[in-house]
Amino acid sequence: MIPPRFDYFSPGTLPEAISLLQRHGDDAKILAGGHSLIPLMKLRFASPAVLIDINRIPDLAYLRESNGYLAIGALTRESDLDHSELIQTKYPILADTAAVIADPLVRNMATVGGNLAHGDPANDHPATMLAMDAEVVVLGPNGTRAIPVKNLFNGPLSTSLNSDEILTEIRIPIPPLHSGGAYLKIERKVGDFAAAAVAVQLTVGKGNICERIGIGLTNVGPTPIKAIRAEQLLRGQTINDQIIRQAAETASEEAQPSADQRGSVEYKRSLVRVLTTRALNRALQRAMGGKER
Ligand SMILES: Cc1cc2nc3c(=O)[nH]c(=O)nc-3n(C[C@H](O)[C@H](O)[C@H](O)COP(=O)(O)OP(=O)(O)OC[C@H]3O[C@@H](n4cnc5c(N)ncnc54)[C@H](O)[C@@H]3O)c2cc1C
Repeated sequence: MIPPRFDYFSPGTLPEAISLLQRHGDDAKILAGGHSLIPLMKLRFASPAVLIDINRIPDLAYLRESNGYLAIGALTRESDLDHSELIQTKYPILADTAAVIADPLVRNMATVGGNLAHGDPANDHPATMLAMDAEVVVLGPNGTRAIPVKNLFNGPLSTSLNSDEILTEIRIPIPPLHSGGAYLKIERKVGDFAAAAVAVQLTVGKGNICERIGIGLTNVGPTPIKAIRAEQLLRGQTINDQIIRQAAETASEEAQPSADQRGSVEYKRSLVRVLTTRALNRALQRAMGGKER
């Protein structure tokens, strides 16, 4: 189908984009990679009267470490993560995540900022950002504010961004030594959204004590889910097979899946259990520099 008619603006600066958002209010939508918004418009599930394309605004695509954070510019493409040595060597959980998003053609256009701002519980970055305790920086008419990703998602396709705000940057605390992460996804076929997926980021101390843990779940609820009870169970404990089993069971209880074409509630809960077990083991192995426990 062809999208409904819309007006198109292509501002060259962020203040220009913000004033366009103010002028057009709820009638306007930001256009980034377009790979979520345009399909929705073609299906007539969204019909914004105005599109504000931010692709001409400079300096919104970058990956850099500064002030204790990995900063990711909102317009950074998934393929930038695929091709970044920094990401591939130091942030394997982000490399895992980008690699399972759609296909290379989509990844050439789709942006990390758009993946979060869209608020789709099926998208892959939200769970990873929840596991990594990330925050997003947003710019509005009154300046910038930071929103922890754990407070970003209100419901399906609904976020705490105001309609006159633009997500400009994602900030991830640089993990300390002996940290590791992993993102594991089950999809029906390559390029599909997850039947379920699990992100784990952890830091271990002496004797495999879990010093820091983050667990995020994809597409098993109305929003991306932070598995808080599973995290609490692991924090401060020696990581062994028994506690991994318990944490995986708890994460599967925290999931709120619905039955759909990707499977039954029971199947999705069992995927969360299996994927949490595997992601914890892989993250731990990475935290230990590739050594087996
Ligand atoms: C065939 C196909 C398969 C896909 N498979 C997957 C998959 O497996 N996993 C996955 O995670 N994703 C998948 N996607 C989605 C893809 O990754 C999206 O492109 C991405 O989720 C949204 O990013 P975008 O830059 O394209 O955003 P757009 O489509 O441009 O925008 C999406 C929404 O976010 C808003 N927005 C975008 N950027 C900003 C910003 N900086 N500030 C404020 N609001 C903003 C827009 O207004 C819009 O409402 C798939 C897409 C396609 C077409």
